[in-house]
Amino acid sequence: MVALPPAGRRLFEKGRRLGLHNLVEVGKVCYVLAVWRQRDEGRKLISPQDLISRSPCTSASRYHSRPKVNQVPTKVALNRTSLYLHCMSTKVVQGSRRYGYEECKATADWLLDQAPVRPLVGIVCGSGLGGLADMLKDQKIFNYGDIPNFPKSTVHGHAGRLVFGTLKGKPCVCMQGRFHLYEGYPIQKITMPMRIFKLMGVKTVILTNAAGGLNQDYKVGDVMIIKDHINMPGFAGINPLSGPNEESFGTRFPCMSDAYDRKLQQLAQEVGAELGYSDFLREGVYCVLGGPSFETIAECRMLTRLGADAVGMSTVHEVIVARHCGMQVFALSLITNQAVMDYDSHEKANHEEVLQTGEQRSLQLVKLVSTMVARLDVASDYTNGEAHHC
Ligand SMILES: O=P(O)(O)O[C@H]1O[C@H](CO)[C@@H](O)[C@H]1O
Ligand code: HPA
Repeated sequence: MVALPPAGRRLFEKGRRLGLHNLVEVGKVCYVLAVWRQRDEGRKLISPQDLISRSPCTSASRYHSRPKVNQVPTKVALNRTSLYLHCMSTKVVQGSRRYGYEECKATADWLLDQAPVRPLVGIVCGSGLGGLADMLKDQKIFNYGDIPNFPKSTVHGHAGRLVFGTLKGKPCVCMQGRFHLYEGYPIQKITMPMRIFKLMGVKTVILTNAAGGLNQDYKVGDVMIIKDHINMPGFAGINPLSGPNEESFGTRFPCMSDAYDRKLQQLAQEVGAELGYSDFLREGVYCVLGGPSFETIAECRMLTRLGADAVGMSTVHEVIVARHCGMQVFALSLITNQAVMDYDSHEKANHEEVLQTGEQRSLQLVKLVSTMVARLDVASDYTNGEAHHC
């Protein structure tokens, strides 16, 4: 066991707070996959994922193998000059407490330390809808890669930035890019931002997504207020709340029949009518699939019979976690393409069309969401009558 000098000890403690949990002082080293030299980074601690991607795997030649994608550090060892990461495949850690309270708290504290506001509203931008973040004033932007414990965006149309600011005077945080199951992250990891939102003080989450229209009355460009969902991966046991329950966030068996706040749906209808959007504003059921392949014709027909109006690959997992920890949820789907239902059709779903439709409807979505936020009743949570400035 190496006796750490005071600076090392402080770093060690800070590492723990930042979610580099399972810290052990140097002793037995089994699978050391990366070496980080303190002198390269000064005293700045960075996220484990960043350590992996930036780590030079230098001179310590016996530590030669680079971590593979999806390997998550489970142990960090520190001596006078180096920080060692022990890694394990995500398969092994899936369902464990690796994305639990401690990690979320460390990240929330890290963000709040630097954020200009303490957010009351959290917004998630769907594919091609990142423009929603541009409406925030007095922005402070964090790249996902710089945030401890945060995954990185890998999908085109998801910028991978967390933007803090105010929207019509309300303190907000906006995810410009979300995470999907098909990116290969454990489901607990893709939904972790919801718990981080909660710990930062968010009361209301507004989620947006791009979706394929199943309902034959829907047209490309329609905006669907989500009133309910069908969680297909959930039928196969893929649920973000699987594994030990985090009692500090919520109950073991959360109710989902009230997942989508009815008052907020009503508010969206009112605001939409005032803005003259009634012609393209819909209300319906969103069905999540695992992706990344788009649906077959038979699958689309089946989903329609099951009562789904739109199909996508996101949102529902976030909603489940947000509701588990007691946040109010509102969600919108932009119908970016018509799901193909007919064997005579030559239409083919594709991501480019999804992004293009997002761009075309961007202005109206921004207007709808920002007007809703302006009318949200979260003001009572402000301290001293002001926005939560940190
Ligand atoms: O749900 P969002 O993130 O908007 O993205 C949607 O668009 C992508 C397919 O084009 C899929 O990721 C689907 O879920
Ligand atoms: N299917 C699944 N996800 C989607 C679609 C779709 O047609 N469009 C946008 N996201």
